[in-house]
Amino acid sequence: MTRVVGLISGTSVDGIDAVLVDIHGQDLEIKIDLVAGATYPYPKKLRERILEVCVGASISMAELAELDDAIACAFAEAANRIQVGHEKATLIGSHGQTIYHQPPERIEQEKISSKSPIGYSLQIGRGAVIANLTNTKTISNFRVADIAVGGHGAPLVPRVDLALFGDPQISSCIQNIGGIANLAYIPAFQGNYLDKVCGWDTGPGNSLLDFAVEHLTNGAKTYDENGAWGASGTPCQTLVEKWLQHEYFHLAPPKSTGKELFGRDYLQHCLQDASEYQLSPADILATLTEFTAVSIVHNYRNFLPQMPQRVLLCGGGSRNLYLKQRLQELLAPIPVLTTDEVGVSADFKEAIAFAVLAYWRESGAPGNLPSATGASHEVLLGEIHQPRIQELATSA
Ligand SMILES: Nc1ncnc2c1ncn2[C@@H]1O[C@H](COP(=O)(O)OP(=O)(O)OP(=O)(O)O)[C@@H](O)[C@H]1O
Ligand SMILES: CC(=O)N[C@H]1[C@@H]2OC[C@@H](O2)[C@@H](O)[C@@H]1O[C@H](C)C(=O)O
Repeated sequence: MTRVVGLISGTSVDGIDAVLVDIHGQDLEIKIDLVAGATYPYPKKLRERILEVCVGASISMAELAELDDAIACAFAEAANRIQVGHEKATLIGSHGQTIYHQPPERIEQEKISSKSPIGYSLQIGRGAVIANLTNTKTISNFRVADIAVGGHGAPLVPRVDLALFGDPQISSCIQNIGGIANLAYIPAFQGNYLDKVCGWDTGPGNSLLDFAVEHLTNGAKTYDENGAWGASGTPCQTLVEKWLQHEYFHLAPPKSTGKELFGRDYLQHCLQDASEYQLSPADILATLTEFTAVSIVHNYRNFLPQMPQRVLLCGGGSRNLYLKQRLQELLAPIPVLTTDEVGVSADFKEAIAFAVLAYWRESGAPGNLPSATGASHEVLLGEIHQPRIQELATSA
């Protein structure tokens, strides 16, 4: 058994999700016990700065260094706090904070482009600083090795989903709804099921809704709690159909995206469209919720090898009851549950995943799923940073 801390702050930038888990077994045959889980909100100023940078504010190298340090310190503090009152972990897996994500260029498009054909994804909050401040071996920077072999570096969680949710009888879609939404399709474990496992980013999760709530409340609120505001409006289906023409929804997987595509700029475009239909604030939120639900289901109907027998929701969007209800109605008769209902925390599954990815790196097991990321092959993910004491011991 290895006790591991998993840390992530996702694209919503709402705070650092931290877990303390005990992991038993090897590779895909693992068992996980959640010892503790908590979300530590970022200080308001730090969150605002990260959000600005995520949507393209220019930043000097000195400012980037300062931001990286502030995030690393916040992550180290989260790692220390989650362990208070518990036996200490021997390993930390830290995703860090994504501030930029550029998928690899699609060569088949034969576009003339100045972009590198290799993708680029930047997660900050240096693992070396976390290892030093916590005095615990820390694995970080998980996406770069997958990108180096032609992958998107995302989504990485599907391989962990395969280990956690595989079932001999039932096929499942694990649908994460964070800032961005992504899925993992896990067929029933029969025949050559491994060939059919896949995953990709479906498009916006809560990102547009969150930006809209912030805009409509002049910053007083950051999300539509339980989806109550959106549920009180009426979606404009004409706009949903229009927005669904976005080229991302017509790209075949593997594919990944971020707030570069579905961020504040895209929301401005949605609000501009909405102004032509005189939508009330509640109608705008209803329409954005509908767009999110319909875009997820559109991905299922167009790109899954087969519809799943059940859908398991996780991420903060699984708490938006209106979004959940619309997904259930659009997918009927397929049951839509949350991962909580099958014993895996919907709030902490991503943090658990980065604990598992660190554990796999330590034991020499691959972390990526090439059918999800588009990488040419499986690779070890993550860079290892040793704790202080071991460094002193080896240098003595
Ligand atoms: N009770 C709730 N009702 C409605 N929405 C909620 C609720 N709780 C959380 N959310 C939504 O979930 C978001 C946070 O979700 P989560 O922490 O899964 O995102 P993330 O991990 O940052 O994103 P990603 O998976 O894209 O990296 C919030 O910004 C909010 O929009
Ligand atoms: C570049 C990046 O941070 N991508 C995130 C984001 O948030 C959801 C979706 O987009 C997913 O691709 C990924 O996160 C999860 C943890 C993943 O890699 O599976």
